[in-house]
Amino acid sequence: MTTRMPIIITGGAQRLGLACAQALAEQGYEVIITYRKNREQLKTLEEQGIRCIQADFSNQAGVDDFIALIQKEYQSLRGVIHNASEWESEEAHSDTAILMEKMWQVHVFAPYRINLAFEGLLCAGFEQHGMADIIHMTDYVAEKGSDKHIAYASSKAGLANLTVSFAKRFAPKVKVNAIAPSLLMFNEGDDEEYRKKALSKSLLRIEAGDQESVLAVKYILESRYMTGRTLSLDGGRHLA
Ligand SMILES: NC(=O)C1=CN([C@@H]2O[C@H](COP(=O)(O)OP(=O)(O)OC[C@H]3O[C@@H](n4cnc5c(N)ncnc54)[C@H](OP(=O)(O)O)[C@@H]3O)[C@@H](O)[C@H]2O)C=CC1
Ligand SMILES: Nc1nc2c(c(=O)[nH]1)N=C([C@H](O)[C@@H](O)CO)CN2
Repeated sequence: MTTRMPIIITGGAQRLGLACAQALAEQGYEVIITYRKNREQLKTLEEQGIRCIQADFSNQAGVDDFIALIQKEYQSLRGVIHNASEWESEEAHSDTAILMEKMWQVHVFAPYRINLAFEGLLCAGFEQHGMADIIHMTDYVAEKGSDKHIAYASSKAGLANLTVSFAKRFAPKVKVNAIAPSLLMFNEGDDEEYRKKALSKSLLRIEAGDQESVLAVKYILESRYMTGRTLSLDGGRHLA
């Protein structure tokens, strides 16, 4: 019997996470995604052989429930991609204490607890199958900050720091890397003025799309010599 070694993508029911889940499933990986909100898309994913698990990381119980389910059902993991995220601004939140807690809960607390809990599962396949992977989806603003998404940016900086700590702790059996995008995909509600302004922030001035992050994920999974590093997908914004 072959040992099941799924790769988990959190928040994989839409946008970048969805593109990644479908691409990796097509490539032959066993894929698990987590979602919060039920949606039509999930049926299609299940038909593609992608397991969809409902998980809400906004509180400790939700994180613990998810950990317990995976530990009960699997003996090893090929990887975990921490993609689940909420991009919220101070403007949209009257209570900034709650905003900071919310941002750190999903972007730092959940990945931290899940990584520690899954260390054994991630290391289990090393002798037979080689290194496993953890990928943190951070953000360009983790390094540069953001005057409109202060709590969000700080939490992505926290996640960026987890990358180097876990790279040290889990080597050589698990590689731990980050992907730091800037504008890859607009949101539905983004108007023309916002889109124009956002595109002007980078040198390449394009909305790169979800395949840009799929390419980065595939590179990291196939790499045998990168850990504790970040792939920046930002169109040269740092030079604009
Ligand atoms: N899109 C872009 O241009 C950029 C993206 N990034 C980063 O890349 C990653 C993917 O981006 P994108 O696809 O736009 O992400 P989305 O904003 O579409 O969020 C992805 C998913 O995260 C899930 N999620 C949010 N909060 C929680 C929670 N508390 N518990 C469980 N799941 C949760 C949501 O699930 P549900 O819908 O089921 O509630 C959502 O579908 C994110 O980490 C993002 O910060 C960084 C810079 C730019
Ligand atoms: N969880 C999310 N994080 C981010 C999103 C998003 O849609 N969901 N979008 C962005 C923007 O594209 C920003 O990079 C534009 O400069 C950032 N993070």
